[in-house]
Amino acid sequence: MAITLGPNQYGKAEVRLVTVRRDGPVHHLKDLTVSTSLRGELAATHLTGDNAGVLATDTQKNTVYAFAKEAPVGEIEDFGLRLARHFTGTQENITGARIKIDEHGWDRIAVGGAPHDHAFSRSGDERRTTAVTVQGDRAWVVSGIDGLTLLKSTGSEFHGFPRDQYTTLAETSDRILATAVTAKWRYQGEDLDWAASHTEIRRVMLETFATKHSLSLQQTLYAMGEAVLEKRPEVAEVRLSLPNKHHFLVDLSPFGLKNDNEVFYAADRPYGLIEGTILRDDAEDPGPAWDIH
Ligand SMILES: O=c1[nH]c(=O)c2[nH]c(=O)[nH]c2[nH]1
Repeated sequence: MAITLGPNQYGKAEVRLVTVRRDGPVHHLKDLTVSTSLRGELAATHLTGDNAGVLATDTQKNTVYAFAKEAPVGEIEDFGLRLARHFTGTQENITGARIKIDEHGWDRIAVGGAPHDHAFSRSGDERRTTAVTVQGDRAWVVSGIDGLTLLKSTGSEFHGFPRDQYTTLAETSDRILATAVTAKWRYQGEDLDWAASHTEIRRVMLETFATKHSLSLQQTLYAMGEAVLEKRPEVAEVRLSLPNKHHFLVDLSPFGLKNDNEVFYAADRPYGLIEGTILRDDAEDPGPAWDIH
C-alpha cells in the first residue's frame, strides 16, 4: 500500500482587523475577519518536517496588519487580491492563495438625528463576504452575503408534496416564509466596482424574495439566483443556502381561542436546509473558485 499526501493548504484563520480612517473629524471604520490559506510545494514540511518553504501563519497574520497600514484597505475584494498576489509573488514555493474576508457593518449613531463623526453601532448579523483565489496568473473572486435574515408574513404556500406513512405536515396556502440567506456569487473578471455590484445584487435578491409568490423555498431560491443573473452580467454563478426558519402555528384551541394565522412558535431547530446553484450555461470555467474548505 502506498500512502501519499493529498490536497493541503495552510494559513491563519480569522484574523480580526479593524481600521480607522481619520480624514479630519469624520472617522471611517472597517471591521474585517481575514483568513489566509496558502498552497503549493508543501510536501517537505508534511513528510519530513523541513519548514524551509513554510511562510509562518504568524507572518501571514502580520502581513494582513501591515498591508492595512501601508495602503487603504478599500473594498474587501481588492484587499484580498493584493494579499493573495503578495503571497504567491514573494514565496517561491507558494503557487496558490485563497484569502477569505468577512466584513462586519457599523452604522453611525444618530445624535439629535445627525450621524455622529466617530460613534457607531454594529449593524447586526449580516456580513459581506469574499473568497479570492489566486493560482499562478489567474484570479477568481467569489463574493457574497452571510446572515441576512428575511421574513414574509404571507405570499408563501407549501402543498402538493407526497404523503407516506410518516407524513404529518399539513398542506398550507398561507404561511410565514423566513430564512437567513447565505449567498455566494462568482464574478467573471476583476476590474469591477465591487461595492456597487454588492449593493445591487443584494437589492435584487431582497426584492425577489419580497415579490415572488412562493410555492416552495426551492422556487424562491431559484428565482433569487435567476434575477441576479438576469440583471448583473458580471456574475457567472450564484449559490444559495437557505435555512427554512419554520414558524409553526400555535394550537390555541385548549384555551378556546382560534388562531387566524397570527400566533406562531419560531422554531430554532431542526430546520429545513434548501441549497442550490443557479448558473449561466455559457459561464467561463470556475477553475478552483469553489474548492473551499
Ligand atoms: O418550502 C419548503 N420546501 C420543502 O422542501 C419543505 N419541507 C417541509 O417540511 N417544508 C418545506 N417547505
